[in-house]
Parts: sequence; C-alpha cells; structure tokens
Amino acid sequence: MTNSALTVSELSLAGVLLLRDKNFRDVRGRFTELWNAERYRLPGAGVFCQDNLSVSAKRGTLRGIHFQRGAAAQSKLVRPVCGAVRDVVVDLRPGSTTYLKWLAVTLSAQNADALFVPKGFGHAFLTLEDETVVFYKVDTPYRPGEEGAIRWNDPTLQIDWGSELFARTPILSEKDAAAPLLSEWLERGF
Ligand SMILES: Cc1cn([C@H]2C[C@H](O)[C@@H](COP(=O)(O)OP(=O)(O)O[C@H]3O[C@H](C)C(=O)[C@H](O)[C@H]3O)O2)c(=O)[nH]c1=O
Repeated sequence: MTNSALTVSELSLAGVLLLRDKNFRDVRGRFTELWNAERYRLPGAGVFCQDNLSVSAKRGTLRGIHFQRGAAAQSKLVRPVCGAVRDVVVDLRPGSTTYLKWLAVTLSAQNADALFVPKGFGHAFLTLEDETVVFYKVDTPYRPGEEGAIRWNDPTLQIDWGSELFARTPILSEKDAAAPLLSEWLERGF
C-alpha cells in the first residue's frame, strides 16, 4: 500500500508493520509527519492516548525487552526522530503461530521509518547512534505495575542485536540488567 510517500509493509510477525514516510528536505533541513489519522491505517491500534519521548545519549544503549500485560497492553507506533535503532519485537501472544518468535528491524530518522507493534509483543531497541531520540505513540496509558521485562540476551530467544554489540555489552538500566529470563516467565506466567 502506498500513499504518495507512505509505504507500509507487514513484517514476518503478523500485525507488525514497517512504515516509511517522506522526509521533505530543503535548504533548512527536513520535515516529516509523525502520524496522520487519515493516512495511517494501523490494524489493531486503539485510540492513541499517550506520546512518549525516549532520549539515549550514547549508541549501544538498549531499552527493553518490555511488555505490558492484560488491560494495560499497548500497541505502539515507534519512530526514531533523531538517530537510528535496531528495534526488536517478540511475539508473546499465546495463541499466535509465531509465539516466542522475534524479529529485528533497523529504523532510522533519515528514512522517516516507523514501526507499528500490536498489543501482545515484547519490545526493545538498541541505539545505533549517539543522541538517538525515539518518539512513540501508545493506545493504553502507562501502568507501571502491569509492565514486565525479559533479559535482553535471553538464551532461549537468542536475539541477534547486530554488529553494534559485538564490541561490548549495552548500556542498560538496572531494571533491564536484572530482568528475568523468559524461562522464569514461562514457569510463573507473564
Ligand atoms: C514507559 C514509561 C515510563 N515512565 C517513567 C518510569 C521511569 O521512571 C522512567 C523511565 O522508564 P523506563 O526505564 O521503563 O523507560 P524505558 O526503559 O525506555 O521503557 C520503555 O522501553 C521499551 C522500549 C518500551 O517499549 C516501553 O515503551 C517502555 O518500557 O519513565 C513513565 O512515566 N511513563 C511511561 O509510559
């Protein structure tokens, strides 16, 4: 599906969409629409009710793998507005044919990339440049008590974070560094 500039492609996990819009460039810089209710058709998205801004000073910063459970589950429209990320989603939907499968996709502000992540997925990203800024819309308000985290280097998932990480471990929050393994969640329930 295209709309003059917007292309939308479904990735290997059902419902996950990569959107590429247009950066209108001129001598001053660039202009991008971050979201457009008329042009953006996002199956599964509720009404976006919260905007988030995530600023990571250094490349190699990894946030996640986070999920929001039950009524707090969020679908997300994730967009780097500065820099670039390797974005990872993990299918945590029990009935899904791709349950516990993951995919990684590079999103860059220069390409005006965005990723639509439906409810029921774990989400994480690794920054590929210093001063990476990620803007994302969610369709359910934040409920801190209803959020869980899976360790970024979980041995079951074996996520390929790409060459950025060959050199070192990522910059993590204490919470993410100590996140449970997937096996612990499978044992006790999400
Ligand atoms: C997510 C969120 C956080 N906060 C507060 C809670 C903490 O005091 C502070 C940082 O939160 P956290 O360390 O959870 O931020 P990230 O590690 O970037 O978390 C996000 O990272 C991955 C990639 C995601 O997909 C989620 O949107 C989200 O979990 O912001 C809020 O006040 N509202 C919010 O919606």
